[in-house]
Amino acid sequence: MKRARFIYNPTSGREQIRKNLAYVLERLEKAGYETSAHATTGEGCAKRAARKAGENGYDLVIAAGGDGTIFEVVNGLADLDKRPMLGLIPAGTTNDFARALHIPRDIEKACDVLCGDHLEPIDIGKVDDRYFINIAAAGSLTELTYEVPSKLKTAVGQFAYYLKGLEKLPQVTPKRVRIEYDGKLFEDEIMMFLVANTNSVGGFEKLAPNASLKDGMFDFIIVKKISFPEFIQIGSLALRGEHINHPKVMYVHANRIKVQVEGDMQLNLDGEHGGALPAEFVNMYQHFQMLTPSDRKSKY
Ligand SMILES: Nc1ncnc2c1ncn2[C@@H]1O[C@H](COP(=O)(O)OP(=O)(O)OP(=O)(O)O)[C@@H](O)[C@H]1O
Repeated sequence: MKRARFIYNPTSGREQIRKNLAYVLERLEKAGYETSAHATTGEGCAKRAARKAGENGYDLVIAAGGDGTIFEVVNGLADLDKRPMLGLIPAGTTNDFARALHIPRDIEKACDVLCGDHLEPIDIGKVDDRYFINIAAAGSLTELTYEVPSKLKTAVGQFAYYLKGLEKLPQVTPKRVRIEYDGKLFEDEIMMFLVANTNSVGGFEKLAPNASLKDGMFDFIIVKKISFPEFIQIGSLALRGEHINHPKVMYVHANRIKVQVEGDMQLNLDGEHGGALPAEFVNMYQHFQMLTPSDRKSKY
């Protein structure tokens, strides 16, 4: 019999998973999985639970929560030689990864996907010895994601990030970097850079408009040194995916990217602290098999 491990964050988003736990488990049992559930208790818990499930030979590991929970589950499993299939129930504030994969937010519909048999290979990013699913970013503006309190996220969702972004804008300063990407070199002062695995980042669906989750490549975006009005201009272009044509924005595809910086620049991995630069980013081609909707038109 197939075995599924359901790893959920009872506090993520608006606490929907906890209320629907019995329903989800019943659906998985009916689909033929012998299922067990694990509620996370805090930082690192989803990672440890996923690792254990992988080592114990589970066929399917499901992450239920926000991007932070999926991030941990992927980090728990990515080093294993034999990796289980991945499933996902989006229940966080932003759910970028689920949106990129068109996995519905509605729990019943998300269960339809889990109980189906449509598997897709997906890439993940690796930076030194850690992994990311959506994005690695650095530069003053990216640091705002740490500063949005959890309570505020639950109450007002994505809007909380935008409020914080506006508040931080005047403090953003450029940094000089040396970047090697797929045999090419870039040296200049920059405001920030993004190494994106999915097209949907921070709730902006068109931030990395051409990102594919299974081509083995990152969408790599650099925002060069710019003025405050240019920042506002690029921000509003980003809502329509048109920022990539701005003269102060560099946009390329790359599989391997090495970044060195003068002074201190902190890395953000999928919205969490990722330590200080320098760092090397590698795209891990089709590293997981993921249960996704067979109908790509299905609504997130
Ligand atoms: N029982 C718990 N109580 C408090 N925090 C928890 C618990 N379980 C996990 N966490 C923390 O929740 C964070 C992950 O949150 P998650 O991404 O699932 O939801 P979210 O913050 O609502 O969504 P998003 O990441 O999309 O903003 C991790 O930092 C983890 O340490």
